[in-house]
Amino acid sequence: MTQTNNNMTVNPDLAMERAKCNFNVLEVTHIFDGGERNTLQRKKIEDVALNSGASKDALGEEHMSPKEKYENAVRKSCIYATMMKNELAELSGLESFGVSSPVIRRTADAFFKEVSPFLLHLGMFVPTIMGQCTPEQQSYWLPRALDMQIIGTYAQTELGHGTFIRGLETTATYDPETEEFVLHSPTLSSYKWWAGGLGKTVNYCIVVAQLYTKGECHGTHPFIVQIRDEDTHVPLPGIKVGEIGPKMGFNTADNGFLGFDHYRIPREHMLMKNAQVLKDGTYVKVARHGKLTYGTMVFVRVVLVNEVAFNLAKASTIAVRYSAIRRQSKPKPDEVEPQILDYVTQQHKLFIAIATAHALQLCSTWLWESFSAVLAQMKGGNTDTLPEFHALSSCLKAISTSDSAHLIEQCRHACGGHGYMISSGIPNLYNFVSATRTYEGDYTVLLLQTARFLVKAYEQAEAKKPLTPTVSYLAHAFSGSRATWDNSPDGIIRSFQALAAGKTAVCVTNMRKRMRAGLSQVDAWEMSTIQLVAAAEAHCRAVIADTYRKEIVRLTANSSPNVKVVMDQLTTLYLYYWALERTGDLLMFTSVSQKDLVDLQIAYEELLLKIRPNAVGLVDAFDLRDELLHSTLGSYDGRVYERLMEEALKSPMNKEPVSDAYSKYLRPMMKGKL
Ligand SMILES: CCCCCCCC/C=C\CCCCCCCCCCCCC/C=C/C(=O)SCCNC(=O)CCNC(=O)[C@H](O)C(C)(C)COP(=O)(O)OP(=O)(O)OC[C@H]1O[C@@H](n2cnc3c(N)ncnc32)[C@H](O)[C@@H]1OP(=O)(O)O
Ligand SMILES: Cc1cc2nc3c(=O)[nH]c(=O)nc-3n(C[C@H](O)[C@H](O)[C@H](O)COP(=O)(O)OP(=O)(O)OC[C@H]3O[C@@H](n4cnc5c(N)ncnc54)[C@H](O)[C@@H]3O)c2cc1C
Repeated sequence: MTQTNNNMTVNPDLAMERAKCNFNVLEVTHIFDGGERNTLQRKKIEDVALNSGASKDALGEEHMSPKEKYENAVRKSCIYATMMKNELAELSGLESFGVSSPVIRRTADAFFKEVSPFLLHLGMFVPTIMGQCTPEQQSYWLPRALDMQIIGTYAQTELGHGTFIRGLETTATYDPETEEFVLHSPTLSSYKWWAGGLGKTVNYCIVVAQLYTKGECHGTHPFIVQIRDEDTHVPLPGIKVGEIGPKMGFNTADNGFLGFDHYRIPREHMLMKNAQVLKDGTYVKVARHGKLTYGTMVFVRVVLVNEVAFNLAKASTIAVRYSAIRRQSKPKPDEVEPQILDYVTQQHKLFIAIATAHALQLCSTWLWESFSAVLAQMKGGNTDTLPEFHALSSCLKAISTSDSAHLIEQCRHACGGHGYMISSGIPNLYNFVSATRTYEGDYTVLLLQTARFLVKAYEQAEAKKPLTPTVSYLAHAFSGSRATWDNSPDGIIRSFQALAAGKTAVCVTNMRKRMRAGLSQVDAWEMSTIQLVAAAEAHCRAVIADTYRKEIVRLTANSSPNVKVVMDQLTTLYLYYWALERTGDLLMFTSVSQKDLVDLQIAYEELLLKIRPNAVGLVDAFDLRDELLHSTLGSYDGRVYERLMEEALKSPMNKEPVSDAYSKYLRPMMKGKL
């Protein structure tokens, strides 16, 4: 049944799929990685980090108790952190390890089926030191944090407030007598809640608190706070800290709670890049823009687009490979059972996941470059591009995390019953990615931030004022006629822009009507929020479609003909899919006819068939090592049934022929002696 390929025994259906693939897989890997150089560097990092076998567990994480799981995750985090400080730092070209390398972050996934308790240290504590400290503060804290002499987290959310940062209750009151801030948690709802690593791992954290000085509140500001002894790790007096308990995912991240009882920290521990408190208690605002203290969140939102693209690539790899080896049903009685990948409905579930992973990956690179440009301008004191970037990063974070979570779940559906096994790898991916829709700004809340920007941009367009690049399409919103439908890629993208413009126009019109009818501006806004969220979503889809298309055209300019074809097919599939998902909107805001939509559906179905022979090649091109997939269903060799059985046999339940539960409960009940 099986055949050997590069010394590996490969399932024959997978081998057949690979033989059928008509494009150069490595070329597509380079596109996904952002160039051949990046692929080579990634592979080197993976070789060093993974070939030693240090990422492997003798017993699967899923069979450990919560305490064992946590301790194992700390053990492996320390191994990985040491690698990052030594051999990996050099390989990734970083002067000091960590913060800018998504490859290092992704490689870490081989070590953790859930997440590392150090994630917040590297993902938010270090970036906050880099983004919110003065140069003097940074020169003190950054080397210690990068060297992991101290480990930190980001404690902003409280029991009572996560979204509404201005509503946080923790106070930091300046005492000029001692030149200290007094941190205090005045209520139960003011307890910090959720910060990753806080429960047991970290000894420092960034605490966001309401700053009071000279009797006046100046709003929320970040402070660096020691919470545990650097030697004994015992919580310091005045600190109440612990772990918050089991969650859907993140169970190796010891998310924690934290309360302060008049806990004192030195004045210098306020992060003073954007605002300062002088020795006498005078408050000095330094930043030109009021929201710069939200900078770490913006950074993580940008990173998350890349993060979810990677996780979606993993889920689609698992589901497509499994669908190639799985045979089920007999539509043609004289033929063998087909691979489930041959069912068009299966292709409909899966190919959009592959295309979305590409779309989000390319958008994330583009977003990162835009972010770097905004940061460079801000260094020169210019914050003009920040509002547009905040609107953009907010909607991309919301839509990328939401789409990825939905599509990962769809990949699970595509794997039938076996997809429900933890060993398939998909449940852990889903649990991780579904949290990204909530944290770092909930989906609805972030889309409403984008909507705020869209409405302002619409009013500018109405007044014939200049528009920023991502909303320049709004200038055409006042032609009075519906956008002309045309099913070319550019035509579909123009239609998506017309939807976003049309929906924004409807929101503005309705809000104005409501205000004329007597509602306040706030109430008129509130009553329109369902439509505002829809407008922001439409805007984001137009941005993703436009960016994906432009980037793929640019990146395949010198590709071989078949790579160009398959990349074009995927992009077109993405556009057709979303046009068909939004037929009602297209009928409202463009000239599309019923016949156009029927034709589009046929074209979409034909496209699925064209992509079908290359499906396994496309997921192979993500080049995800088995160690990263953690999957019985998705491994490169396709030995699915063998792996499922091997994993089942590892279950501690199979250690004894008869369970203790038999003599304790079953037998007495069956014998009528309970
Ligand atoms: C070593 C072992 C292995 C380790 C393995 C790791 C290896 C690592 C290797 C490398 C590391 C690389 C890095 C890896 C990173 C990996 C990923 C990181 C994952 C981290 C996991 C994170 C876990 C979760 C953390 C959190 O959730 S932290 C808490 C986040 N909280 C939020 O996001 C709260 C959301 N709320 C808000 O943002 C705001 O409150 C608000 C909703 C925006 C409203 O704010 P408010 O002040 O009330 O403003 P408004 O009145 O609404 O608006 C006024 C005005 O301001 C504008 N505005 C708002 N925000 C911003 C902004 N951010 N920037 C600019 N402008 C902003 C807004 O638009 C308004 O403008 P206008 O008045 O002009 O309309
Ligand atoms: C796994 C995980 C890890 C986390 N890690 C950290 C961490 O390390 N550090 C940290 O500080 N925080 C962390 N968080 C907290 C996270 O940032 C918050 O949970 C998140 O920002 C959402 O805030 P909330 O929980 O207050 O939700 P809420 O704001 O209470 O949201 C509940 C519902 O109300 C809706 N809603 C709220 N406000 C509005 C509004 N204005 N308009 C319309 N609808 C609204 C939301 O859309 C949502 O549906 C983590 C959370 C999770 C799940």
